[in-house]
Amino acid sequence: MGKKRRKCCYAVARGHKTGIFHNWGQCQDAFRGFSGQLFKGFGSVAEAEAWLSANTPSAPPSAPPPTPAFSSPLPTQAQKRAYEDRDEVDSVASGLKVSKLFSTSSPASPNKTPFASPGAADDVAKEVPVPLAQSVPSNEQSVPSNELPDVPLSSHQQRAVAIVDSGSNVFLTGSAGTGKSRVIKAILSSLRARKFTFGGNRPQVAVCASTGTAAIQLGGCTLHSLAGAGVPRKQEDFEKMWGKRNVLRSLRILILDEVSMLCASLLDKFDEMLRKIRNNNKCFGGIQLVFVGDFAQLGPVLGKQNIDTAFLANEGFVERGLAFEGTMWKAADFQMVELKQTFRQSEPEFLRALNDLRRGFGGTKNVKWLMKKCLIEGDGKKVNVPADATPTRLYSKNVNVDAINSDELRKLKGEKFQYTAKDRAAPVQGYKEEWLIEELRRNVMAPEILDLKFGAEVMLLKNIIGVNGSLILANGSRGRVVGFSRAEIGDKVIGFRREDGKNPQVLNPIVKFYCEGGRTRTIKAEEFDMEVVGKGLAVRTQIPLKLAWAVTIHKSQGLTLDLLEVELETCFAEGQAYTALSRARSTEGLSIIGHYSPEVVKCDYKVKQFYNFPMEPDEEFEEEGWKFDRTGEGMERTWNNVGEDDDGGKGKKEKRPEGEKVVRTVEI
Ligand SMILES: Nc1ncnc2c1ncn2[C@@H]1O[C@H](COP(=O)(O)OP(=O)(O)OP(=O)(O)O)[C@@H](O)[C@H]1O
Repeated sequence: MGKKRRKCCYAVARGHKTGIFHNWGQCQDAFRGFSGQLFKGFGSVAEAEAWLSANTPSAPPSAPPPTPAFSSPLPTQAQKRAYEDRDEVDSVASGLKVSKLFSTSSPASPNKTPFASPGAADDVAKEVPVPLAQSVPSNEQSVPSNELPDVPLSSHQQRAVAIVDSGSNVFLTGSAGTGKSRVIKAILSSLRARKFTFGGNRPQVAVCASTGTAAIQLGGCTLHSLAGAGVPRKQEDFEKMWGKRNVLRSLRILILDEVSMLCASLLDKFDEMLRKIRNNNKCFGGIQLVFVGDFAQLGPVLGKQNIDTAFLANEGFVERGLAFEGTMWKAADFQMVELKQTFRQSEPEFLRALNDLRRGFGGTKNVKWLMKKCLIEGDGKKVNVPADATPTRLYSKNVNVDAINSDELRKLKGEKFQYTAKDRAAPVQGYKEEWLIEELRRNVMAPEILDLKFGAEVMLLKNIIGVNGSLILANGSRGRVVGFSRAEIGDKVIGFRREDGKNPQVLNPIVKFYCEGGRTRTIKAEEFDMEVVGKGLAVRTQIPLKLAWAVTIHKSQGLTLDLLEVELETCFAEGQAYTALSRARSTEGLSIIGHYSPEVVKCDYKVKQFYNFPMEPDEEFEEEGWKFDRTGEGMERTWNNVGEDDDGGKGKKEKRPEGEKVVRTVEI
């Protein structure tokens, strides 16, 4: 990259604050954590003003009150994500009602529409491939979709709703497929019937989830977005919550799904801030809390543990601990409501195997039964899977996902369009631009080179927000390329190449998403920024898509799938194997590919303690070389409020952590 002219000011056209800033730190505070941020550095104020007026919408969204100036240094590497595919927390608001993002059917061939979408505005391609088409608006207004009739609640689920209606703080839990999400919908209906207000400037109820994908299924937003603190990297970042004080003060009920994916330190900080903002010293400032999730599924993606002390001394914010390990959880005095009946699966043997897997037992007779039924070694295919059906493939690692996707793309006929990312960096003095860009390459989710063809299966890498602030499509949404349209003036510039090398004009992909309604959109280049402590800011501009014939298990949490292939061999995280296998409705539609070893099944010993799971399976489990591995042994996760077991966490004794309140549990 060439040498840049010295910058005298920075303009922010889209951010928490907009305008011209004469200092890079202020500029960063104005856009950091803001979805769709737009900023640029200039050599003169006149240039900045001209650019700003050209890039400021005529009716800009109202900006929150000014945020305080920050003095602490930026976070270290410790803040970088442990998983490459972590959901980006984005700016969203409640209001849109959309059902599951993945269908319960599997994608079929490119020319078929794999997901039924009655009445969908499929204005680009129906049955016939359309290589080039009119651009489909990328800033469309969000419209609430028709709510599908929901399955009736079981008596136990109805009781769960009644407990929430009684006003207690509730932790709604239960194994995968027990209908937790279904109960949330019923709670929302009950609150609507009781005339609670949702949305607007002074909502009484907020519906949130830990990830954008989970949030969109509930028509809500991420907790980060509700709080207004972006993705906090410093303690001071939480001060930004004051900008949302009106909303946060008006809340009476907070419903939070997939709480297992949020860490204790984050919830504790939110608690601290909410008490101040609401001037109420009760937990979360007295808001009634309805937390939902299953800690035996995937947990939070925590910051790396080798946090340097200098960073800590400078008050960097570090993600640590499972949600129930924090002080906030104890203060909330949750009534734990545990759903026991599983609806997703009905085969008793499969349910027994899932039950063992949830507890971290990968070597039981029940699991062996499952492996005998579903394990496919080598490249085999299950006999009962139709030849033209394409199962959703789940892998634990991005490297496997990428290899499969490249292979599938190669098999597709038709011309290849190649998008090359544009990377740029603003290093601090003394640090080189190319070093920063190298760090960006290693960490950013958007691929440097994105190859697409008509019919390619893709996943969205950014949340798409409607002009009224509602979440239209979430990071993680799946879809298929149904055409390409010419880029328009004002689109961000990236490299583009056609396979035949002919017309160099940039073509943006048009994607039909599988969410209910079959939403079709032109996807344009977006910016992915990465801040590195003490080194500066690097930005990649790229089409926010990734090939998705195969997806990571992390992205599959919360889904129900009829036809899937799972690779367990490389599972590494607690709850990962269980999360993957429990997506399947039946063993008929489930293929487990590659090798299986019981050691890949893990359950954090703290989770075992939390749920009072047995530390070892009840039955005789070792046979024919199947070796049981006591999972959780030697786990590194520690949290200062939690004491270790007498045996150093090896799980022989079931002692509750020191000082922890025993939750009141209702098994229904
Ligand atoms: N009362 C019910 N009767 C019949 N089916 C139900 C009932 N409740 C839920 N289901 C079905 O069970 C499946 C799983 O439900 P849901 O996604 O709500 O479970 P969950 O507990 O949130 O699962 P996960 O923990 O995996 O996210 C869905 O297909 C849902 O429609």
